[in-house]
Amino acid sequence: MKVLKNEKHQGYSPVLSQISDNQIHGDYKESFFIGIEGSNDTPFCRANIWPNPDVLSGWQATMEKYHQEALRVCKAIARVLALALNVDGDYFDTPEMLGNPLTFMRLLHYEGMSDPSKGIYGCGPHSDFGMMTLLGTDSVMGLQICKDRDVKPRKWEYILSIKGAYIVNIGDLLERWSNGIFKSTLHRVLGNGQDRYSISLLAKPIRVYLHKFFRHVHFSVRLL
Ligand SMILES: O=C(O)CCC(=O)C(=O)O
Ligand SMILES: [Fe+2]
Repeated sequence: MKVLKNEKHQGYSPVLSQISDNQIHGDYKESFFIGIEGSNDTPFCRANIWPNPDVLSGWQATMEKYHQEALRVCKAIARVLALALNVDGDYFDTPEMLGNPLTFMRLLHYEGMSDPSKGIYGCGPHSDFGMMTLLGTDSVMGLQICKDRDVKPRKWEYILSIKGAYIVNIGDLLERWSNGIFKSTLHRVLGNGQDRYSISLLAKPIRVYLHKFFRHVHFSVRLL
């Protein structure tokens, strides 16, 4: 298949080809991964794989436009998060943070019936590693979150999709940056036999600088 993913995971990944952390079975999802292109100095930035325009005319332009706009939404949310942390609204706009962003966009299609007791999921339990993930879903239920990962047995709650609204997942990086004030959300997707579609856009800086972590830890200690 011409759009099959490359070694940077860009392009198409079939059902069962992705395994979430601590899982044995692959996820019952297929995905199309679109990264950021350009001259940025990171191994993740390279040309995307696109379907033949004769087959899907205008698709690339639509996806690129969506990618750009979704990143704009992430940056707007980052401003609100900064204000909530009592720092300047543009705090996350520096080049070490979202000023020089690396985004991972995935078009996802889930299928099949999940059975958590057998470790069979649309997408196994995980938290996202970036700063935040913007999630647009159709109206088919499937996404669940666990508010406290340390409580056993874990309690999972469905997240309703609201027409015209995004779901915003806090990622591991923001939990670390805010010294735990914002919690990275453990989540998973259960298939109920229906097809389910979603688009996720994970945003993080191109490189994560360690000194920033330390600065944030100090800043967070002051906040607490
Ligand atoms: O499709 C969903 O609702 C969740 C997707 C997800 O967890 C992810 O892309 O990291
Ligand atoms: Fe996720």
